[in-house]
Amino acid sequence: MIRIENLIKQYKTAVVLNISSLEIQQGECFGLVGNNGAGKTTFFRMILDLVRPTGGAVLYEGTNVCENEDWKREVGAFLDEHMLLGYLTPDEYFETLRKVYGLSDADLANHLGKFTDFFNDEILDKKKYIRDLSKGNIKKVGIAAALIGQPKAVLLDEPFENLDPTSQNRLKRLVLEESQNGVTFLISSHDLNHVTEICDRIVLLEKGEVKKDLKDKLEMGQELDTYFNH
Ligand SMILES: Nc1ncnc2c1ncn2[C@@H]1O[C@H](COP(=O)(O)OP(=O)(O)OP(=O)(O)O)[C@@H](O)[C@H]1O
Repeated sequence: MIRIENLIKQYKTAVVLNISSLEIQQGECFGLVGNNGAGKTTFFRMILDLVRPTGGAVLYEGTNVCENEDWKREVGAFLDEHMLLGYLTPDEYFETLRKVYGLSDADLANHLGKFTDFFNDEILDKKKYIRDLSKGNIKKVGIAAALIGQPKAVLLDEPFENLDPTSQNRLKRLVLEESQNGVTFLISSHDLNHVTEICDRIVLLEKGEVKKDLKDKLEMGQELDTYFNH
């Protein structure tokens, strides 16, 4: 579904990402881990054509994401709050997305209904601007927005950060449910427990390069533990 070919990002003399080859299959729950500055966000931004590669390409269903816009209808993402419209309330924002995606009122209500527990009565009908919500609640708006319109693939950067423990667990259940319905997830996180629990594959980046590509569910916890305890 997503193929990486000799992808390089360089700022002045610093190469911050260098991935020769990587393929993410449809339906995969793909975890991305690595220490601060490893290149996780840069990698996601390049997949979304928010940052242009210095070399190489990201292909979505065989087409370079820089050269075609069709993939945008199939890919949802929440990387950070800059992707939201902070001057709207969540209700206004979701209504805007409903129109963009050509959904009916019932489609939107059905979508938001899946997030009732996750929202914990803090998001909808509050007449509060997104910019005035707490960090965790802003994240919840972004995650629900990323999943609108039945995307085939969803990228989430640090989705567990700022969420309370109950919400973290609810998010894991939401991801697993959507994943069982065939949605491909790419999730970057510093929370090794959460990613090992929900992901069936974890790639470990170190200084922009793939250090490990773990696909064995039984071994990934131990492998990551060993790496991050050195
Ligand atoms: N616009 C830019 N100009 C120069 N360097 C940049 C730019 N954007 C990112 N970098 C550098 O690229 C490297 C990778 O950063 P990135 O944000 O992708 O890492 P990360 O793995 O997401 O880190 P973290 O876990 O801290 O969020 C860092 O050294 C960062 O300083």
